[in-house]
Amino acid sequence: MPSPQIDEAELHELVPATTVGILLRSVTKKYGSFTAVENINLEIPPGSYCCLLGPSGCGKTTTMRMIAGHEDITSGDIYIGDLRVNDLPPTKRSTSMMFQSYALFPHKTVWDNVDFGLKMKGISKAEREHRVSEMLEIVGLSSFARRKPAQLSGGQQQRVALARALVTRPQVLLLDEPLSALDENLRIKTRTELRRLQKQFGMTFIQVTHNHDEAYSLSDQIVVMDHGRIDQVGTPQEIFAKPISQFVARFTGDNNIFMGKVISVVQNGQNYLVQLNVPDLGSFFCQGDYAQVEANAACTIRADRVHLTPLEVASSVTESNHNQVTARIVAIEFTGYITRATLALERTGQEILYKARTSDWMEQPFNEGQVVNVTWAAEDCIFLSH
Ligand SMILES: Nc1ncnc2c1ncn2[C@@H]1O[C@H](COP(=O)(O)OP(=O)(O)OP(=O)(O)O)[C@@H](O)[C@H]1O
Repeated sequence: MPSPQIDEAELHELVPATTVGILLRSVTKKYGSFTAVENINLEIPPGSYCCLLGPSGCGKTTTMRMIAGHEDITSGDIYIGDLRVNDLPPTKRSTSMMFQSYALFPHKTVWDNVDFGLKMKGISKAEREHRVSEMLEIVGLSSFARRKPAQLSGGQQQRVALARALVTRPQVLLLDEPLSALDENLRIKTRTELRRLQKQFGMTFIQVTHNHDEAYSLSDQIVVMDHGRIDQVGTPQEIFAKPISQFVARFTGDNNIFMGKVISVVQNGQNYLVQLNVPDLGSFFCQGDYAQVEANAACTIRADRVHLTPLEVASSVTESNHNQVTARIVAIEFTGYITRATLALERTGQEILYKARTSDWMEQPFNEGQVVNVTWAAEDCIFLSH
């Protein structure tokens, strides 16, 4: 998608006059006796890029559809800016939704697809022509205006859908898995463009995705959902570095999780040093905000914070490191910049994942079948209370 040729003054015309945030207060959605979204509270700051992230069926799309007004809410309140929108139809909410399937009209040209929403709003022909032409320029499709959707690539169709959603100047753009139909290369390129457009327009974007890489690269705010509830809200850096639950740790990255029982908690500066007894593996030390002795809990260590050492040099390493296990390397996978190794713990068979930059791996490569010491520092290991 080429960079737009629009100057600052023209852009002011394209951007809505105000940027608004979203507030969800105790929002629940039930389908009969089934609760799809349960009592969620969420504040999305004005002008931010927010991703709703979670596995299939966790309630992401339902949440977005309730914000758009395509789904009634069972209880609670939704505010767009200062306006309580519970009873407003979608057309009165200053939102625009871009669907996963793009939902383009197959028999209309690119121009007419983008023009459609403006026509429905009764905007004059001259104004419509001005806006459609500007928007097609922004998404780099001016020369495709007379084509029909079937004559476009997937990426171009995606840009038509985006142009159609943006042309009505919504205050909030809602995107339902907008990149899922694109191939890997185009997906990465397009997400950069989406982020650029969002920054340029300064409007609030809310996107549904089940892909954590996508959420990390796009968002100011990530909302991790599970079974109709919000598990964690945070910046990509917070979610990556400090997941708060086993679910978030599993869903958002290559984290190794150990379950056990808390046997001691010692204050350590702002945090607590937690000692967890993991059956058959012994004591692991980790960092937590709070932990209760005797509680069943878990800890997580990222695949890139694990260290491997040959068995014969292990003793010197372990003195300064509380956590150590022995494991056999069962698979090594070269993925370009990163090399991944899967190991099986000698005592329990639990699999753990190790990731290193390939250049580091090359300095001390290990072999499949080799038994090694696996160590990690307590400060890299995060306590998970649930
Ligand atoms: N109209 C409906 N009637 C009954 N149940 C529904 C309806 N729409 C959604 N659900 C259920 O609500 C739950 C949440 O659905 P939702 O579409 O919000 O999930 P999602 O997280 O967006 O999943 P996906 O990533 O697969 O789209 C699912 O269990 C789904 O089956």
